[in-house]
Amino acid sequence: MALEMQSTEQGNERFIKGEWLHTIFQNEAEQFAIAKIRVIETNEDINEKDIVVKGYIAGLQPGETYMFFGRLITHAKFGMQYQVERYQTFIPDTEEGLAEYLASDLFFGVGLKTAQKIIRHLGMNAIEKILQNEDVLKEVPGLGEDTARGLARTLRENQGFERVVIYLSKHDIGLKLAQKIYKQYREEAVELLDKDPYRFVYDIEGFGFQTADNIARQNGLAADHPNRIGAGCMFVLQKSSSEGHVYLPLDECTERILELLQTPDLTSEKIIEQLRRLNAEKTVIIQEERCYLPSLYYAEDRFCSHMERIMREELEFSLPDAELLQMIGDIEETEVLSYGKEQFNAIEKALHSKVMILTGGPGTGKTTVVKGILKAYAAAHELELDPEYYETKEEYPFILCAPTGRAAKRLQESTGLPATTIHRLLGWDGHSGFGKDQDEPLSGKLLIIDEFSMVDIWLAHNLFRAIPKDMQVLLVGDEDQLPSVGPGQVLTDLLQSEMIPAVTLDEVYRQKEGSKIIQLAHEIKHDTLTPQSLANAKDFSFIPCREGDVVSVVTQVFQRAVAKGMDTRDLQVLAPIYRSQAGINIINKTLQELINPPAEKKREVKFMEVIFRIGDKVLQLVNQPEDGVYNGDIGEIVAIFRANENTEKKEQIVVAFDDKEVVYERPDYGNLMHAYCISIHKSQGSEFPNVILPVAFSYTRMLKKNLLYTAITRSKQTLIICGESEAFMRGIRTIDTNSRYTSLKEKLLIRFGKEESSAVVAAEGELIATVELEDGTEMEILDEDPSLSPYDFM
Ligand SMILES: Nc1ncnc2c1ncn2[C@@H]1O[C@H](COP(=O)(O)OP(=O)(O)OP(=O)(O)O)[C@@H](O)[C@H]1O
Repeated sequence: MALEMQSTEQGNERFIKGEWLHTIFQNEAEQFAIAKIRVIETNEDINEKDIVVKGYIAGLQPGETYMFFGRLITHAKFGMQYQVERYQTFIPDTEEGLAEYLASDLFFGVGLKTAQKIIRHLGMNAIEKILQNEDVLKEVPGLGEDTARGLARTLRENQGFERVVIYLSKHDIGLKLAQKIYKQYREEAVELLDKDPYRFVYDIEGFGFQTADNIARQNGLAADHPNRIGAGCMFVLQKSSSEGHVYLPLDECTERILELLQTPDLTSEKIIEQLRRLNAEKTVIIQEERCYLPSLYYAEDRFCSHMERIMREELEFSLPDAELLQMIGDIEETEVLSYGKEQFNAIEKALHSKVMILTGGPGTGKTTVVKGILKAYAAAHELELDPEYYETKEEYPFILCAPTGRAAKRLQESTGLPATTIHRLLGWDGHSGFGKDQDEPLSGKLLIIDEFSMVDIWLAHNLFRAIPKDMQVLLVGDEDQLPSVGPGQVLTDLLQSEMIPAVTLDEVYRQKEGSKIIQLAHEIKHDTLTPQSLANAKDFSFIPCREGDVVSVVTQVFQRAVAKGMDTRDLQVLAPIYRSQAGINIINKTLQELINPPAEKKREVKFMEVIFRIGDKVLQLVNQPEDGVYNGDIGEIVAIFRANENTEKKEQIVVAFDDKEVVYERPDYGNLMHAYCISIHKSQGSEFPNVILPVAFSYTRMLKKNLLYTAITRSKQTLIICGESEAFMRGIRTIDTNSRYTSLKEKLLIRFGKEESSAVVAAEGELIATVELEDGTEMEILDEDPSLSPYDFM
């Protein structure tokens, strides 16, 4: 695309030509900026001298003139602003203007005289000529080599991005995605997009198949072009991984691709042929008629190899039975309880196992046993359990962690020992990866991971590769809860493989204390719950109502509890879906109006459709390791600052979490949502003293046994279910049949020599397959580190 000199004749497109005065706000990572500009010329209906512009326009220079294309918007508080959809550096169309532009601060070492000389030699389209071939600058006498190179580079940098933005905007791709594309391909982006838009589906997170397809179609690429089929395959596999699958059977994968491509003459055979080509290129991995994304294939594979590495290491520990009995007896005495048979068995087995799984429903004593194992391990190895003892000595030998911040906090509270999230333990920086791995392993003797059912295969692999072979590992979780959000079902597969020592706690102890909640959970688990089980009890009520009344009933229950003095932090509404007449969104809105209504001195800000107000209970939606807050953390808005009230000159929301305050600036407000009501999926790993659970037929698609089981087991003191009992009964009888395609169990069996398979199980750097190429030769495929993670696709 040729760069044209711009006059301000822009046809019908709305524009403001303006000089960038100063940046008001800038988010480097997001490339989002808000700035004030001096209006030079516009076809918009404005009389203002200066105006605030905003959009994905970071990195522009004060003093420079730009053409902004977009639309006028009226901000409720700040008045008229310009929402920028695209922009271009303004290149003057008069000789004088062009000389001034080239002589500006943008181009180091070019003064007015040099600029005029450049124009004299190259003409008014000097910039285009330089961009096409910077050697033309050699024609300009007296222009130093460094200055010429610098001039060409700056021009390329400035113009390159704009070309990309203009090209992409024609295909309805916004500035944000354009920034990402430009960051990766720089000036080559346009040519690459023209040549093979489908590669962007592989390379750029958020670049959808449909977008690539639109570009390709406009460029006349055939509907059965191999690149199209390849991108369709990637898209289908990425989507299936977001549904929890580690692979898709070849047949299903083919069907899904056919469905996506909607091309009449395309046959399954043709698709399979292309899939085999992708397999040969290692873009996908096909094994035993299963189609994997390489990142997930290797995650599963290496998780197994690390599990084997750890398990095969001899455990140098033995304790005579009598001593063990005595030791556990001493612990029972200090804990003032007597361990049940399975609990005792769990403690003993944990001491003697390299890796062990402790599983069981709520109230069966998992935490009690974890505490017992810690004490027994410390006693048996003559170690101090008190972290203070280690302050000036060697590293603390016990590592306790969990997948979410709240679960880690709970583990810390119940054991009285430090616990952290898995991400923090592994030194995840939020961008480039984990600080801990096989080269920089964890140090300690006993690693305990709680809520392991929430750990997906990718995180499990990253965790296990950082475990040194002499460390003992205890995995704790309830397999009847929802599976991990990410792909895989690691806990279930490990248990089903029977390759890892495991103890299942069945006896319910909390029930003995008269807990109806625990009774319900176990009746759901064992399919014995009847409508009579829903009779009210000390810690449980079922308030029947029709769907149309659910929100009002939930609100009344909430209001009554708060009126009785209950802290809103101790009261949690959980629901399965966001949008329905009894969904999370409407419940949050209603509860906010009721619990935290607007008031004269109470500050609030509007972000998209949501109003955040001081006093609001909010939920953190993403991991923000740099601030120590994680997906699922709940806090309260304690302050809202205007831009003129702080040194950063930025509007800010301050949220107090349990042990810290975190400051959010506007583009990050999307990391928060109201938390009066949260989704059951988000509640996993957390517990709340009091839970209100609405149930309605409109949740049908989501009403499943494991979902309701997870919701019910979140509550520790009281549970109030409001809604339609038939919907609840139907839900607990509905087994989630969307089972996940995983091959972990099978790979474990092969690795531990219990099953034979033609599948090749690889260790790092090993040969994993030999593929026959079209010309009849064979190619060896080595197991190399895939640079992509499944999260790149989510
Ligand atoms: N052997 C025991 N004797 C007496 N009480 C016990 C015993 N084991 C556990 N308990 C009690 O039962 C209750 C539940 O135990 P615990 O919290 O350890 O279970 P859990 O499986 O971790 O439950 P949840 O998953 O719901 O947190 C606690 O009050 C605990 O003290």
